[in-house]
Amino acid sequence: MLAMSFLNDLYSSVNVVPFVAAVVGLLFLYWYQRPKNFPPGPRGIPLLGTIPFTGKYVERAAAKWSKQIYGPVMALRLGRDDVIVLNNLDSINKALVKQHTTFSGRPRNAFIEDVVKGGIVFVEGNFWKSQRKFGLLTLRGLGVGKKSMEEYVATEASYFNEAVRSENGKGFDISTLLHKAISNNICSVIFGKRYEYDDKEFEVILNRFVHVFDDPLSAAAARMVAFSPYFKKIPPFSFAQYKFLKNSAITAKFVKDIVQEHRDSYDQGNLRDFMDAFLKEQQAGGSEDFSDEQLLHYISELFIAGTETTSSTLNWALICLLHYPETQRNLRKEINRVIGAYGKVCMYHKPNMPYTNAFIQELMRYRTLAPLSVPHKTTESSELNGYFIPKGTTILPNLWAVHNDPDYWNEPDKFKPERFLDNDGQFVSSNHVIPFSVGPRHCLGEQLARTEIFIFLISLLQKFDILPDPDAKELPDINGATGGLACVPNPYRVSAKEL
Ligand code: HEM
Repeated sequence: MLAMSFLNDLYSSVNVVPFVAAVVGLLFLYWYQRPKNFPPGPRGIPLLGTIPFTGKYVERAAAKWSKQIYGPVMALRLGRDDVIVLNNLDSINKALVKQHTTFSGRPRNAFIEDVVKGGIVFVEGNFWKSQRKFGLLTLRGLGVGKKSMEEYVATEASYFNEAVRSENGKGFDISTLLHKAISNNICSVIFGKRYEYDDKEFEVILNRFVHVFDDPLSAAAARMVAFSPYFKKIPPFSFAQYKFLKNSAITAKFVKDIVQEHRDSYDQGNLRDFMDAFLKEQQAGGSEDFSDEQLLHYISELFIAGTETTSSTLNWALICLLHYPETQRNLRKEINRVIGAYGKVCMYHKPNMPYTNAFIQELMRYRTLAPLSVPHKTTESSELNGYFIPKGTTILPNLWAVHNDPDYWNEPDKFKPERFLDNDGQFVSSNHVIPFSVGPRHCLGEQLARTEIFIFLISLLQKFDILPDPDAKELPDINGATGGLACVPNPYRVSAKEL
């Protein structure tokens, strides 16, 4: 009996082994497959792709692999999908500028699908075109890029400087203050309101939602769910999705209350802000694109996109000043020469300040705020650098790689504003510095951000010497970012000594 059962087992195992081997082989073939003439790049391991191998900074891993092995247009398997990473300026221009009609879509992955239901950042096609046109015209109409917006930013900068002064030269957390001040600029544009720096409700909203950019765990979970949707229901990834949805609901409630206030006091003859301009489109009733839900999403996205980005850039500026004190001396020399110790800081001073322009350009190169930009998607099959790119492919423009290409930049890992000054000390603008991306889908808030960075930085340095926190053992970390979706510095403190 025993011998019979052994033989039976052996017989069935002989059948099972080739079957399992065939299934594994087929799965492997399926995993290995890519379209003909697809860009080259690593596949990683089944289900996860290269996610376990990229480390915290995907852009740096992609830039290294592209230089060493695959070339500027490379594929990277993230989860179960291949994305295409563009690692130099030429390929980014070819895609986002020359073939912008094909490369201006946005991917809808499992994470975005649940979280984003409209707005401007993740929509595409004719809907995106109409919302983008409306956004550009409205921002311009509200004075962005003009004197009126500049005046507003300058007033907020003076409130900010007052708050800095009240610290009396002690070490303090300047980044939280900057966050609130910069957020006030976008709040004034979108719903005509600014908040006191000690407003608790505002603080809760900022902490809950805007910090999504700098929370490494949420970012890692978002990446996992986006590229490997099977993780969507598994903790801890499911918690991140839940947290994101909960925070979205809180922001939506905050925005909804403001919408109601606007509806109650709306006057067509006196459009106060972005929200009023949207309500006007709604009342004209010409298009379904201007729904109540879309208003909530559009406003929430401008609020988020307009806060962490610019405040983090300014935080990096202050950290660079601490690490390179001679740059602070050079900036102040220029401020004294062009504006004076008491003059009002205005955008018309900027063209006469070559060192300041060089500092800001180097800042945006050295610490690329959105290292992989915002993902694009091909809306048709196309060709790039001789490779076939199928319709629906996710495209990641690696802005960090453009800003750190060792074949283009001398010592890219050093902060050197002088690289943008010619022999006569004049500023040399570079088309290799593209923090706002390029093409028709580039950052909608570029002009506002540039105005804020100039006015806030120069007004602060006109009044204060920015010094290390006397109680800190070492200078703030200039290399490590929090590892979230954007390049956000770790918490730090400074002391500001009044001049
Ligand atoms: C230093 C500050 C900022 C940086 C570095 C930055 C960077 C970027 C980048 C790289 C993109 C992606 C562009 C693309 O998809 O090709 C983007 C998109 C966008 N940004 Fe900014 N941004 C900044 C500030 C702002 C501000 C202040 C606003 C508020 C108005 C804003 C609103 C947007 C919007 C709405 C989009 C989506 C545009 C679209 O999809 O059509 N950004 N930004």
